[in-house]
Amino acid sequence: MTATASPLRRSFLPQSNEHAHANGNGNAYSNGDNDDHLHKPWIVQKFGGTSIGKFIETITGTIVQSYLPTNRVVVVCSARSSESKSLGTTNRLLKAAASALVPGSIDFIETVQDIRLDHLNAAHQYISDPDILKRVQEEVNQDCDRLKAFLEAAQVTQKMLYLPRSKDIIMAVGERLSCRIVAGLLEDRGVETQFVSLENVIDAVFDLNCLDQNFYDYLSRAFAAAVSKCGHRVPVVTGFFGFVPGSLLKSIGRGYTDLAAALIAVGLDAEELQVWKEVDGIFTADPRKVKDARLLNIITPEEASELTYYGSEVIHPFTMEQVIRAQIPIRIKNVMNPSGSGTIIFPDQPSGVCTPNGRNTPPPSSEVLLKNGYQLDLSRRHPTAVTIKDNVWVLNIHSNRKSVSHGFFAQIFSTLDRYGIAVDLISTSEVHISMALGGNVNEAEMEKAMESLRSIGTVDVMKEMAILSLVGKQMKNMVGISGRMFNTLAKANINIEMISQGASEINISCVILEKQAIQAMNVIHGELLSNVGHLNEAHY
Ligand SMILES: Nc1ncnc2c1ncn2[C@@H]1O[C@H](COP(=O)(O)OP(=O)(O)OP(=O)(O)O)[C@@H](O)[C@H]1O
Ligand SMILES: N[C@@H](CC(=O)O)C(=O)O
Repeated sequence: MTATASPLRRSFLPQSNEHAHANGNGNAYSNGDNDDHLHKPWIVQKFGGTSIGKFIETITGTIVQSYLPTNRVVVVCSARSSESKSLGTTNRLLKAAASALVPGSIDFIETVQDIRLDHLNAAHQYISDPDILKRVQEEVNQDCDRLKAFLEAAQVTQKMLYLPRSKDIIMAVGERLSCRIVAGLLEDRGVETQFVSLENVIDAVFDLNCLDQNFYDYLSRAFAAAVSKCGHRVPVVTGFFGFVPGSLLKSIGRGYTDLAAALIAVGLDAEELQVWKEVDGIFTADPRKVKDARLLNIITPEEASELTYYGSEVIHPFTMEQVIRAQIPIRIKNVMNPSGSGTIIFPDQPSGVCTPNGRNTPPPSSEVLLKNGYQLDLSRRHPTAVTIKDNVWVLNIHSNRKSVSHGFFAQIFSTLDRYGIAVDLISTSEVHISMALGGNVNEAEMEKAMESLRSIGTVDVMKEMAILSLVGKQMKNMVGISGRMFNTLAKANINIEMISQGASEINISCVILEKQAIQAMNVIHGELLSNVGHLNEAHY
């Protein structure tokens, strides 16, 4: 594995070491000569829950350690999932919160016990030093005892559980426990670490109604300050951070650890943000569904954002903007293949402008660009990837013509807003509107919204639909791409329910039946992405 050093040098002086962990043998392992170490550039590594569940030995034994000779490393952990995300700790914690809402239910006690045993067993399985193991087990027991007491108290008061902040308190335990195990295992392997919780890092008096850039800037400074206190120790940081106005779950949503890592990278002006997954990087299509999908070595932040919003959620959508505006490259890497180069997300427009911290990331070399399907002017003369988002509903509303068009749209959107319903795609005429509502529509809220919308027109809904999106930053410079896309679907007998192409032309999307989505993705990939050599040249 390679780790490159940056010419940039920053210093964050060590302060208190409250939660610092020394090597269990009493021989504090030094992460290199302390003074030298403090001048190395930062790398922020984020590990997802299933990676921590299944590959903790590779993470702590190989991945983190291989960067220590050249970098200061920050390890950011999501909650552990021993099998799949659906059975992971965060989901179980949310289940416990729901169970505590039911008066008299004791299911949550069993769930907390399962979570406790899962982490105690992991510690026992991987940590060999008896002192480190004992300490980690105590920490796990303490966190689980507190959680149980909180849920019991909340069940009595009930009201407390409805507070968004209570769910956050419960959910935060997942990242705490995960960090305990990762820090313990790193210590066991001779790396000095420090557990850093971001749970209370946001000043309680910070009063904001919306999460704007000022708030994110504040967060990156606060996170960097918390991490900098670790000195030469490797900070093992909870991906959970709080308390966010409106609650982390509501305002940021699941997958918040990516954003925590991104903000830490910004605050530290890191050399690179690494997001470690169980895939080699971002592919031209979901590699589980399209066997010819190719790894994209380079992708622009705009393309990565579109893919993320429309089904290929390799990275949390809020992450990109924060890191890229600070000109920090994001690399997606595979825990099962640490020496692979992964996918690098970088802006294709060299800004020529230095950021306040002095960075002006140069574009990759022409050799790298050509190898990755780019021209020397950083354009790519074919679409970049295809993605599907399933579990989509289509909502059609036909005006009863009692209001003029602008009032018609205003009423629709204020109704959807009232019921918290997000719209992914939209297609309109003067009196008709079709909207694709992406994933996880709340059926009860939808019923209420439809009831209200019936006062302005006829309403019908189609379920089990999917959005198919062809993404490529340079598609706007190509003639005939949408024609080929829809022709290909027609030839495969795939009916199109709705079409949308944004003004940026980075994404051409259509809505089709969910049961045809994988077939559709495969035929589009075969025609427009498999053999890019045969595609027509762009017309400028
Ligand atoms: N274009 C794409 N490129 C790569 N992966 C994709 C793409 N579209 C969808 N995926 C899917 O995204 C998933 C990303 O990998 P992984 O399983 O590590 O993430 P995850 O489920 O988000 O877990 P975690 O939060 O633990 O990182 C893979 O399962 C992959 O099949
Ligand atoms: N553990 C949280 C956060 C994360 O994975 O980033 C989740 O499952 O959503």
